[in-house]
This record gives sequence, structure tokens and C-alpha cells, in this order.
Amino acid sequence: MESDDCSVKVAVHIRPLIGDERLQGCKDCVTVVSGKPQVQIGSHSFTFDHVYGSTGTPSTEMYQECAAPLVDGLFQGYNATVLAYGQTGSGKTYTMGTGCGDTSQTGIVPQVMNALFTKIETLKDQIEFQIHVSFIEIHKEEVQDLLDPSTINKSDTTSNGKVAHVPGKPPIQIRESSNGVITLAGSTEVSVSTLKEMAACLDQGSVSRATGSTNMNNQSSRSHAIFTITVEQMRKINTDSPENGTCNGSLKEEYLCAKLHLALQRWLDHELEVMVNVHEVRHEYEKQSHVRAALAEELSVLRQVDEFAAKGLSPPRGKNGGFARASSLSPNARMARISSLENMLGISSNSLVAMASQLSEAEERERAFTSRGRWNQLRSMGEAKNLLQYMFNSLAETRCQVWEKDGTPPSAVKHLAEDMNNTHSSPMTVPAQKQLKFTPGIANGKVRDSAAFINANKKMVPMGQVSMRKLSAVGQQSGKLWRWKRSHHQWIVQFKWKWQKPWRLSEWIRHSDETLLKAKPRHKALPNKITNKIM
Ligand SMILES: Nc1ncnc2c1ncn2[C@@H]1O[C@H](COP(=O)(O)OP(=O)(O)OP(=O)(O)O)[C@@H](O)[C@H]1O
Repeated sequence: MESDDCSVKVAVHIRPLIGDERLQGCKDCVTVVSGKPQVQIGSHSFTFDHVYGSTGTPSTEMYQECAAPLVDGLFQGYNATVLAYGQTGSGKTYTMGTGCGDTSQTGIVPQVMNALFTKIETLKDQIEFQIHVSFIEIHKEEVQDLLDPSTINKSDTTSNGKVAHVPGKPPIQIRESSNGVITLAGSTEVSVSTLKEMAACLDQGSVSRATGSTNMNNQSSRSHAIFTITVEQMRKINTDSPENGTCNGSLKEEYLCAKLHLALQRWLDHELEVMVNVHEVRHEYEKQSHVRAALAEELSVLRQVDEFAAKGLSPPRGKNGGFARASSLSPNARMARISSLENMLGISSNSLVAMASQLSEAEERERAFTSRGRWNQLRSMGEAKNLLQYMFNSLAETRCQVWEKDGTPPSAVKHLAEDMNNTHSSPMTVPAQKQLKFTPGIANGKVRDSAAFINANKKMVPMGQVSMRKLSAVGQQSGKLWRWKRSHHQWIVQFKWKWQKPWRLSEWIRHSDETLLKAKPRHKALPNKITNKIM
């Protein structure tokens, strides 16, 4: 933790005694070791990266030291999470500044939002930003959407001013896609463009949170809450934005193309979520069913052995290894194992019931998509990426044909290619390379290897002609369901970085452009089906 390279920093925020505690005559039990980020409780010392409050660093410096670097990192392509952890009443809501009170300006989250929009203001001429927020809570092991408009509109206000959730609304599912991305399927993502709009989402979600009182906190938020800010950036081609109508037609076309790519990627993400989920849930369900069957069998053997023992008989030998193993246990060990198996089976039953309902929901959604042709053949994120790559290549080829028809590529396009090259040396707009993953393509090999693009022997083929076995061999990453583990109260604010996708898209565009500038004209017509899909 002491190394500056460590990506996890831990800070302690010591809150003062509050009214009730003073009335009860409570005394501070934590002291800060002078000049060190260290606290002492009795004879124990604990060292952290920072200590705020009490006689440590003033709390007002917490944002600057802990959260501001994360906001800067966000603009350089990093994801970040701020997590408040502590027992009930320890000050998480206060520190994060999400309560509807006096910390709504000084807490971490409002300060993050301020800094984010201040920075965006300074960059808005070069970069187009799209910002989304989502706000969920995990309450009684269920994930609730705090920004769901239907819940908010139909919700009842309880006597303590809090909004009760609409009963019957299905909780959000947490999933890990096959490429390791955790998603909250179906959570509301609100698009915001101003600080005021984002603050309204935070307020609205905070009001909707489940609350109750605990021995330590009259106004305890009885849930884990996650406020996620997603920032997508699209580098503007030049300051004479096509939207201002000051650039020529080709440049504008390029700009629209880039936007189209982004829209396509988003749409595809959504489609995939449906497909990948069914596959993953089914796989997990089957695995869990087998585990459960094995546990049930072991329990039955142990009970039989117990019955035999109670009658003073020895259990049948040689039936299977299970009887021998069970008989070798002492009566106490057998009892302990029986009780732990009963427990495990109880838990497993519950989770199987939940998974069965997830599975039937997912299958239902899958059925709703059956009329959508080739998308239903996709079984993993890898396959989808490959298909997407194929579509981008097709799009690039269309552009190639347009240019061939019009003669040499317009100079604006050359500038665009240079411009996109230059983005790789600009620290402000280039994401961390390490976040990028590359998947080999089905039709043309790697995108980077776009010699295929000019090699007529390696023709691109419509998806319908590509064997699904080949597809699955390429995109073979099996997914897992991500399980939420119960832990202490937590408060998380998350920043997700989505620059990766537009960046990759611009990489593809750039690459196609470079190829076009070098390549000889091709006369191969494009598969209409794919072109239509894109347009
Ligand atoms: N640094 C602080 N200075 C003054 N008062 C504070 C501070 N931190 C917390 N408090 C007060 O302590 C009480 C409990 O804080 P808070 O509700 O933030 O706790 P919590 O950890 O979010 O609790 P829960 O997990 O039960 O929701 C509140 O009355 C809050 O105003």
C-alpha cells in the first residue's frame, strides 16, 4: 500500500462524535499519530495512505488528494472506483455527499461531478462527450434501479418521505460477459449533458434509496448503492465541426460514418447481451444442478449410514465408495457433515430457483429476438466482435468504392487519416493501450493485418456463408455469472471508461483510410445484405 504504483489507496475518515453519542457520554477512542497517516486504537496502530478528520488532515483536502487524480485519470482512459466502507453510522453517506443535507456540496460525489463538468467545458471544442449515469442499490440481496422512471412515477411516498419500490418489479441482474465486463442488465442509463442534470439524477436516486434505523444510525441507508458515471469521448475531427456546416461534404461524411460506427456498436452490445446471457445462464444452471445432485446423493448416503448405525447394523459394503467413506466418519463428523450438507442444499435450492427464473426470462428475451436473423447465431462476445469487425471492413470497402467512383480520395480524407494518426501521440485523447483487447477476425484475419483488405484472394464473405464452427472456434470464451457476495455496508461511485470503443472504431477507420490511400482500386461488389445492415 505504500508504493505509489499501487492502484488501490486506502484513506480513513474519522468522524466526530454526533449528538446522541455525546448525550450518552461516549468518548473518542481513535487517536491520530501526529505527522503520520496512522491511527491508534488502544495498543493497536493502523497505517493508511491518508487519515482525515480528528487531528489528522482536514477533511476538506480529501477530495483533492484522493478523488481528483481519479477524475484526471478518467480523461486519460482509466476507470476508477471510490468505495466507502464501514459499519452503519460511520459516515459513508456523509463522506460521499449523497445524503440530502449539508454535504450535498462538500461530499466526494458532488465534487467529482463539478470537476468533471469543469474539465469537459475546457475540452468541449476538441472532444464530443456523451455522459450517462446509472444509480442502483443492492438491498436484501436484490439490485434495484434507483433511476427507473416507472418506479419513480408509480412509487409511493412513505411516512418518512422515502420512496417505496413498486412491488413486483424484477430486480436487475448482474452479469459478467464472456470478455470479463460486468454489466447490470436492464439498469436505466440516463443521458446527461449538464451538471444540473447529473445532480438531479443523484438527488432523485438518493431519495429513492431504502432507509431504516439501526442502533447506530437513525437514518441508515439499508443498502449498498452504486452511482456510475460513464463518459464516452469522440474526438472532433477539427474545430470547424461538420455540425457547424463549415467543412466539405466528404469530411462531413467521415464524421457521420464515425458516429454511425458508434451507434452500431451500441446497438450490437445490446443485442449481444441477450444472446450471451442465455448461453451463460443455461451453462451455469446446468453446472449448479449437477453440483446439487452430487450433494443430495452424499446426504442420502450419510443419512442411511446414520440409520444403520442407530440400529447397530453396519451399512451395506461395496454398493459404492460413498458408503465406505461415510462409514469411516465418526458419528460427530457425520452429524456435522449432514448439517452442513443440509445447509448447502438449502442455499443451492434458492439459487437454483433464482437461476431457473433468470433462465426462463433470458429464454423469453431470446425468443423475442428470433426474427432477427444472424444475430441469433452469435453465442459469445468474441463471435460478435468478429462480426462487427467484418461489418466495419465492409463499411470501409463501401467508402473505398465511393472514392474510386469520385476519383482520388479528397484531401480532407487524407487530413483525416493524418489527424487520426496524430491522436495516438496526444496524451489527452489517447486511452491507455493496455485496456485494448484484440480479437482475430473471421473473414479477413486481424484488422491490423488489413492486407486482406487489398488482397482479392482473401475475400470477405457474408456471415451466412461462414461456418458457425469456425466462428465459435474464434470466439471461444466461456462466460461466468458474477455472483454478488455479501459484505459490509459499502458505498461505491464508479467511473466507467468507454473511450476504448470509439477509439477502436477510429483505429479501424484510420486503418481503412491508410489502406485506401495505399491500395489499388478494387472492383469487388459488397454483399448487399451487410451494407444494408450498416446503413
Ligand atoms: N465527518 C462528519 N462530520 C460530522 N458529522 C458526520 C460526519 N460523518 C458522519 N456524520 C454524521 O453521522 C451520522 C451517520 O452518518 P452516515 O449516515 O453518513 O453513516 P453511514 O455510514 O452512511 O450509515 P449507514 O450505513 O447506516 O447508512 C449522520 O448523522 C451524519 O450527519
